[in-house]
Amino acid sequence: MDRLIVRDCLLPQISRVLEEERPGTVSNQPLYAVFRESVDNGIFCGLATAQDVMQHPSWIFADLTEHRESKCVSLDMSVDRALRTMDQHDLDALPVLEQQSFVGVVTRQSILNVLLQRERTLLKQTRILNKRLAEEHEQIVSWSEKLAKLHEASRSLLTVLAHTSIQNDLLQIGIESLAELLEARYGAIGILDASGELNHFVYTGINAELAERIGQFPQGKGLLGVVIQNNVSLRLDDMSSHPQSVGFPEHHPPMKTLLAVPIAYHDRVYGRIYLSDKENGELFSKQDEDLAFSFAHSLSLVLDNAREIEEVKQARQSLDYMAHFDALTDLPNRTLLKDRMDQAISQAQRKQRMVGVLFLDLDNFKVVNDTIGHTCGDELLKSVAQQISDCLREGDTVARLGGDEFIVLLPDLSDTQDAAKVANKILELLNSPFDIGQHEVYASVSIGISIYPHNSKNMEGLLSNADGAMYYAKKLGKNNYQFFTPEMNRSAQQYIKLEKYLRRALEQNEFVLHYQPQVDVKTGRIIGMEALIRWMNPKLGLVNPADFIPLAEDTGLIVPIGAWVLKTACKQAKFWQQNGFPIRVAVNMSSRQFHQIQSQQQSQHPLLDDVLNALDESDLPPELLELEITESILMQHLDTTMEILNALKNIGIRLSIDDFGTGYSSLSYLKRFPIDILKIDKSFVNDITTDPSDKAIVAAITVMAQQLKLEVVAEGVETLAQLEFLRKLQCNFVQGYYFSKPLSADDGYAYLLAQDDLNRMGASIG
Ligand SMILES: Nc1nc2c(ncn2[C@@H]2O[C@@H]3COP(=O)(O)O[C@H]4[C@@H](O)[C@H](n5cnc6c(=O)[nH]c(N)nc65)O[C@@H]4COP(=O)(O)O[C@H]3[C@H]2O)c(=O)[nH]1
Repeated sequence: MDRLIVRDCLLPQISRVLEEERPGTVSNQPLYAVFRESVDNGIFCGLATAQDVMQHPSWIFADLTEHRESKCVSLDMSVDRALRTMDQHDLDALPVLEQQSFVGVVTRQSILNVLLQRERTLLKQTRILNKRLAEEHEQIVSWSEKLAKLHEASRSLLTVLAHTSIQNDLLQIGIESLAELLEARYGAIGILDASGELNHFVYTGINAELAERIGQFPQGKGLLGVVIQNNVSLRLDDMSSHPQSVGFPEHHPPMKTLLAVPIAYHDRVYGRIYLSDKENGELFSKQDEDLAFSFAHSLSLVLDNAREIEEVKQARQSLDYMAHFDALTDLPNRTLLKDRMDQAISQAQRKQRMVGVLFLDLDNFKVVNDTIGHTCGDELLKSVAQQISDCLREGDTVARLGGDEFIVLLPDLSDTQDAAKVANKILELLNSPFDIGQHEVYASVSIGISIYPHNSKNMEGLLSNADGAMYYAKKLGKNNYQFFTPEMNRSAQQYIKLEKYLRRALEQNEFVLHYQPQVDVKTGRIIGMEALIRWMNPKLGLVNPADFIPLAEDTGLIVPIGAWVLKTACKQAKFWQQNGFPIRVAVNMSSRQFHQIQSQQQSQHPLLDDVLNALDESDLPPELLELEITESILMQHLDTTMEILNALKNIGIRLSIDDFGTGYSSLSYLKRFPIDILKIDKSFVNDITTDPSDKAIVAAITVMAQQLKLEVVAEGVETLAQLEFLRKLQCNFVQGYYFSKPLSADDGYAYLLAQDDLNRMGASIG
């Protein structure tokens, strides 16, 4: 409150008199302001009191004012000072002057009156304030009670944090508390599942029967859909007027006001809460909305926590799954197989029974992978896994060890022949082709069988023996099954050893090329040499190509080996050329070289890369290089093969078909592919002089080749008679022991020199 000054306490009325007047003539007033000349704007002379008048009734006012001490105060003087002045001079009133002019009078009484007035006002205000305070206190108490209840409800929700799933009864307590707190007639909590459907729905204010009739809330429609989809709260005073007030099922009690809040954590909406119609008919307030929102927030924490726990649980489950199952085929892996095998063995031991272990390996999986790609390869493995699983009995296990290796575990066998029956069933099953993408793929298997307790008493032994038997089955031409025998073990061990050594052979420089001359039948001159690989291993000795080429093809090692052969053969041919023998070198190609996958970084097929590198490095003219391909290479992946062959042809390389007549011999490809030479297989040449059908075949091939303007090389010529016969047929070139066995590079060169001498001396070839 402002400081009190004299201006605030002026006496409302004061009698103004002239100095010459006599008090008796004026009305009886407590105080007179005395002026000279005029009462309005005359000179102020002083104050006269009723007491003065009483004491000196016959005096004029001039006498009275002169007689009195004259003290005055200003308008801005504080009342304290004015009162002090009055005290000092023993006065009850003081004139108030402003710039010498009289403006009024202040008295003890007038000051007191103002003070009293002020106090009254203050009191009144204090009373009002007190009343307000009391009301606010009451409200604070009620709000803190509400908050306490809300916290109680939230707390009960938060207790579920330790649980993995939301429990309906907790949600029920939640919605009941919230509806009670906000005095809402109806309330419901709806929680969505992962697919967005309401899977928890608790309600209050409606009975179970009605709830049943209400049934599911259609998702995404109407007001509640808006709350969920837009993650916003809604507070409506009259739902019916809202354009989106559809979405409540038809049996839902009519509702007027609505408060709906999303249950959301960050941007993830878990569901929504709605409350409707306050009991007292009031509208939902902002505070109600805040409370509901705070409750929904607590609930969202619970739900978010539950989601996280669920995710961790699933991750754990999938880790567990990954530890025991193969991710590609969903079959048990080695770890789980071990468990099952241990169980089967101990049971068989107790019951005096047998356990069968079938080791399966797909026959040409690597080729499939290389030719139609890894994705199709994976598809094939999945289909094979499925087929094998489908044909087994319930207690049997099929597991994938990795790659294209599967194990079938047959516990509780009473007869070893039962294992053979299963193996037969699998072989038959895999006889039909699989549709993989746009390809029809055949996936035969080789199966090795070992039996507990005959072949081993533990898992490692049984697996290793079944593996050995499987190798044996492969050796016997694949697509069959073999029971383990100790001899097999030895041959399997040898195969494994061979593979181990073969992997190191290139870097250890263990390969050499031998060369077998090819002779022009007419002139007797050497027109080329076929490069034939030899492997000299310090431990194994000389290994024949027939013994390691199939293994190199199976393992894919043929690709780097083939690249080495190309380089070495080209260098050798360059040497011959530089030394006066511009003859061709013929190099055998494997299908794996043709069916390598071209990576995105490679601008051309890897085989073309290898060939061009070999030519570049050796500086050999392309026409002195001949590539021998088999009929089977031509038959697979026609488009890619055709592309590669055309590219090779464009470079100027000569192309021949090896072992002609032994394969599919589809004559149409002879026209379609850019072939230069046919090599008649030595099996036909062998009996050409004695076997009329071989004779006819070789004759037919030669005539056909002549028609197609292809050159013919007959392989495996061992005798003069064979040579003569071929000469008559006008076969162009011959190759065989009759002229020479494959020779080392040095011997080959010596042979060239010797033949050259002979030719110069005019000797003929036979
Ligand atoms: N009985 C008899 N045999 C004869 C006669 N003349 C030649 N031979 C043999 O017949 C095989 C001819 O090679 P191929 O049909 O291409 O058959 C080859 C070829 O398919 C493969 N091979 C050899 N070297 C390579 C190579 O560098 N790469 C590839 N991919 N395969 C190769 O190994 C197979 C066997 O090669 P080799 O053991 O060197 O056996 C050679 C050769 O020594 C004969 O008058 N009588």
